[in-house]
Amino acid sequence: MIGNSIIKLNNVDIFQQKHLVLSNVNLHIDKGDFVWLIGQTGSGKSSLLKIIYGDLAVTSGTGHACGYELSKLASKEIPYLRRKLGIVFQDFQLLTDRSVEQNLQFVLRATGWTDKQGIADRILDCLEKVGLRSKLKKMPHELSGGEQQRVVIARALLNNPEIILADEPTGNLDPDTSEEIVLLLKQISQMGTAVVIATHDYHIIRTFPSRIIKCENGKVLEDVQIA
Ligand SMILES: Nc1ncnc2c1ncn2[C@@H]1O[C@H](COP(=O)(O)OP(=O)(O)OP(=O)(O)O)[C@@H](O)[C@H]1O
Repeated sequence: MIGNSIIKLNNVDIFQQKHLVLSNVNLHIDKGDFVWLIGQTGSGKSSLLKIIYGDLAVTSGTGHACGYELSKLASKEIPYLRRKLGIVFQDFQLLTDRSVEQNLQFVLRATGWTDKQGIADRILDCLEKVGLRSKLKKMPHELSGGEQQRVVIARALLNNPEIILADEPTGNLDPDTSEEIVLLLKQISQMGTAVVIATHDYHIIRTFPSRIIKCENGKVLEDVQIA
């Protein structure tokens, strides 16, 4: 990492198969930044996030994410990059046959945690951060949509990520619950974890004004204003 820089893309072209989705992308995201990512369906928002979390390869230009050089990323390094990134997607993707605690244990064990007490402490710590300590033993179906999304955020926080990438995290939620989730993500960014949220919801952007980047006509535009 260079200084506070967490993501740095310079002149990156982003492809899906052979199709050029975004060209000459320049993007800097620093520690604690809170960034909205907008753009029409199919404009390339998810592709941009995929470049950052190593799901699409950087084949031209240079890219750095959480200290990794994306153009030289070996497939065996991808799990280590992903530990430094918290990923929050629209579909909650909790394992439905396990409790909140077991969902979080699963991720910690899969990322190399072995100490039982350390695992238990970390889970309570992250649930505390999202205000759901009391729901430890609940099954996902016993939680509201907003609570499930909070568990997903707790899960994203487990490995103390440098950045959270959220792809339409409020897409399935009512307006009040959406605001609660964004407020939580905003608070997380104020503690130093950068947050990028892809959304189509301009109302929520107006409620939480911040830097806006936009995918449009094959480019990533900076410092966009919305009407
Ligand atoms: N796996 C894939 N293979 C080939 N093309 C793809 C693939 N995924 C996406 N694309 C294409 O890449 C372009 C950008 O898609 P992307 O999913 O990044 O857009 P988006 O802005 O995230 O859209 P949405 O708002 O609908 O999620 C689209 O033209 C899409 O059809």
